[in-house]
Amino acid sequence: MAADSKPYDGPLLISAPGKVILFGEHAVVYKKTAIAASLGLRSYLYLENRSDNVIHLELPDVGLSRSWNLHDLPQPLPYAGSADDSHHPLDMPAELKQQLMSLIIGDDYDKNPAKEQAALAFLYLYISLVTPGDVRGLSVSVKSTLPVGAGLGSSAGFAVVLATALLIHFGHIVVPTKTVAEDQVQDRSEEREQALSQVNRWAFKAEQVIHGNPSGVDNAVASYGGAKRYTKGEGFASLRGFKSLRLLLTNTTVPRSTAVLVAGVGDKCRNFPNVMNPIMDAVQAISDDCASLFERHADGEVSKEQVVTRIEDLFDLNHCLLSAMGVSHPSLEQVRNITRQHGLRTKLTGAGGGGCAVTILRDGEFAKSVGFFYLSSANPLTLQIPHKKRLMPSFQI
Ligand SMILES: Nc1ncnc2c1ncn2[C@@H]1O[C@H](COP(=O)(O)OP(=O)(O)OP(=O)(O)O)[C@@H](O)[C@H]1O
Ligand SMILES: C[C@@](O)(CCO)CC(=O)[O-]
Repeated sequence: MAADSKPYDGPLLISAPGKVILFGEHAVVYKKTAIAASLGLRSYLYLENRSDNVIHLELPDVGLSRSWNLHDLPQPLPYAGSADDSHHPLDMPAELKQQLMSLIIGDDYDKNPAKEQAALAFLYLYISLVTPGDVRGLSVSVKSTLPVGAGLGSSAGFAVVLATALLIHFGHIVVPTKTVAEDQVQDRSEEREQALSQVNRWAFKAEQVIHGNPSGVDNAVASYGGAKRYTKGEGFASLRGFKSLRLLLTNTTVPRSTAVLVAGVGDKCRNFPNVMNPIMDAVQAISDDCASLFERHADGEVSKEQVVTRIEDLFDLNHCLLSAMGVSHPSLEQVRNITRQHGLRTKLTGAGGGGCAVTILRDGEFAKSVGFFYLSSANPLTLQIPHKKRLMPSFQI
C-alpha cells in the first residue's frame, strides 16, 4: 500500500477497452512482436461497499451470481499489492487452490469453465490484495459490451477493471476524489504511471489464472489504451504514426478458448521446432513491416492509402501463417472468402479457432451500409466516482 494511502470507501465505476490484434497473435507468446490497438467496446465494473459481511460477485456475461461470507475466504496472501510478483497464480499451494475451488464449486456447480475461471481470477486477486483485517463487505458487478471469448480481449478487459477496482478499494493505489484541476494533472503523471503499471501487473495475474500462459499484450492494451507494439519481456512502445483505422469485425460466434488454442500452438512448437521457428520469425517480419509502415507514414513518406494497401497484403500473409499454426477455423475461412469477393482482406484476430475476424476498410468504404469500428490511438482506462447520485466527470487513473 502506498505510504499515505488508506482503504477507499466510496463506490467505483471503472471501464477498460477491448483490443484488436492487427498482427502477431500467438507468435507474441514466443517473444515475437505483436501490433495491437484498443477498441471502443468496453468492460464496465461497478463496486460498492456493503454493511454486512458478504462478498457478492455478479458476472451476468458468464451467468455467475455468487455470494461468500467474508470469514469463509482464505487468509490474505502475503503479496501486499505490489512488489513481489515472482509467483504464477496457478502455482499457488495445492491446499489454497482446493480451498478456492470449493468456494467456487458450491451447491449449484454446473461445470462451466467460463464461470470457474472468472470467479477464480476474482478470488485470487481479492486474497492477494486484501488488506489484512479489512472487514468490509463488498459487491462487484462486471458487464461488457465485448463478446466474451471471441478474440477481442474480453478476459483482459475483465482482468483490468477487476485489478483497478481492488487496488483502489484496498488503498494500494490512490485516486483523487475531486475533479483534478488542469494544473495539477501534470503533477500526478509519475503517480499515474506507477498506478497503471500496478494495474497492468495485477491484471496480468488474473489473465494467468484465466489463460495459463498469456503474453501480456491484451492486458497492456486494456490498461494503457492506444496502439501498441508489444514484445513479451521487453514491454510495449506506442506505434508512431498510427492514428486510427476503420475495421469491420465479424463474430463467427464459434466458441473457443484462448488457453486451449495457445496450448495447441505450444504442442506444434515442441513437435516441429524446425518448421514452427521460421513461421514465428515470419510473423516478426510482418509486425516489423507494419511498424515501419506507420513510421514512414508519420514522416510523410507514404500516404494513408498506401498504408492500407500494404496492410491488406500483410493481413493475408499473417492469416495464412496463423492457419499453418492450426488456429484458423472453417467459419473464419468463410468470412475471408465472402469479404474477398467484395475486394476486402480479412484475417482472424486474437486466439482464433472461431471468434472474430477483422476486415480492413478504406476511408469512405461501406460508410453507410455496414456497421464498422475504429481502432484508435487513444481510448484509455477510465474511472468515475459516483458522487451524491451523480457521476463526476470521468478521468484517467
Ligand atoms: N465480462 C466478463 N465477465 C466475466 N468473465 C469474463 C468476462 N469477459 C471474459 N471473462 C472471462 O474470460 C474468459 C474468456 O477469455 P478468452 O481469453 O478465452 O477470450 P477473449 O479474451 O475474449 O479472447 P482473446 O484472448 O482471444 O482476446 C471467459 O471464459 C471468462 O472466464
Ligand atoms: C493468442 C494470444 O496471442 C492473443 C490472444 O488475444 C495469446 C496471448 O498473447 O496471450
